[in-house]
Amino acid sequence: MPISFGTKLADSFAKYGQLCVGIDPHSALLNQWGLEDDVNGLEKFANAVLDSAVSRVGIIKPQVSFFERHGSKGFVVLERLAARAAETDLLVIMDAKRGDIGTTMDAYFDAWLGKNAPFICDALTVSPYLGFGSLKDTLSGSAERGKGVFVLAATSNPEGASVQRATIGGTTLAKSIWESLAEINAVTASGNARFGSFGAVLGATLNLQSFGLGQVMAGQPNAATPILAPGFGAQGAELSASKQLFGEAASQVIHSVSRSVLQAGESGLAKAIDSAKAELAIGLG
Ligand SMILES: O=C(O)c1cc(=O)[nH]c(=O)n1[C@@H]1O[C@H](COP(=O)(O)O)[C@@H](O)[C@H]1O
Repeated sequence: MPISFGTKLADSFAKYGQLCVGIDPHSALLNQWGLEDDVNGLEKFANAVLDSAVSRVGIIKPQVSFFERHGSKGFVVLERLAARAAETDLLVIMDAKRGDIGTTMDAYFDAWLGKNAPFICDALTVSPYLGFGSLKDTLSGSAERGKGVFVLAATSNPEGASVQRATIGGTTLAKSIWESLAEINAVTASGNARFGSFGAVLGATLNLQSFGLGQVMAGQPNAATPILAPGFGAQGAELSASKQLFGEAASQVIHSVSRSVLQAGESGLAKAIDSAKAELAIGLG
């Protein structure tokens, strides 16, 4: 068996800490960086973010939509970025939020996580709203390949609550996804591995209790479910408040920032990432 994603994540946390830099080449940011809103601008932006991330953080999260908006040429840029990132120590979480019926998920698996995937990455974000079971083969295939999957459970946007707080048999949808992941991680993670390979996306902007997720804050000792937490910075959550937001589970959290560091521009990016790391150190202290 290859090294599991959970093991790679634990190593990355130990070496580089828990900050993740999102690669979100918004049109407005390309303009702000003095770049054209075209594939050349896109590639310059993406490469510059990758270069600043290397050896500063352990994880990057390219937002696929900003490549997709440039069509097939944008996808070529994403493929090249992925290939460059694979030569570094960075873990790459592709934020594509895929979700479909099982057989279609198999094709997404091939595209992002499979043996010949054109978009090389370590993990993928997926949506469970066609039923958690629709992800079954994606999860088992990922385990075989040492890949990770992050499943949307409680998202950072305010509109998510109307769906994710809905209850089925007294349990919120968000909680049932969290519990399914915890169960799979407990069964599939080897020995006393610190992390399982299947994470939950929990927005940092949320009150976890109001989603029925108060139990998350107690943390998990072994085979813990990794938490991908966007919502810091531009969406209002503060890195310095990580422990208040996530309690004991703060040590399981990948803290993701995009606009709040990217808006520093190419010349200010390294410094902005260092400042975010300093803020996070307070939050985890
Ligand atoms: O899966 C995600 O990363 C995600 C989940 C979520 O609940 N909220 C959320 O903002 N995201 C993504 O995280 C990034 C947040 O960007 P900033 O708000 O600029 O830091 C975007 O790429 C979003 O698509």
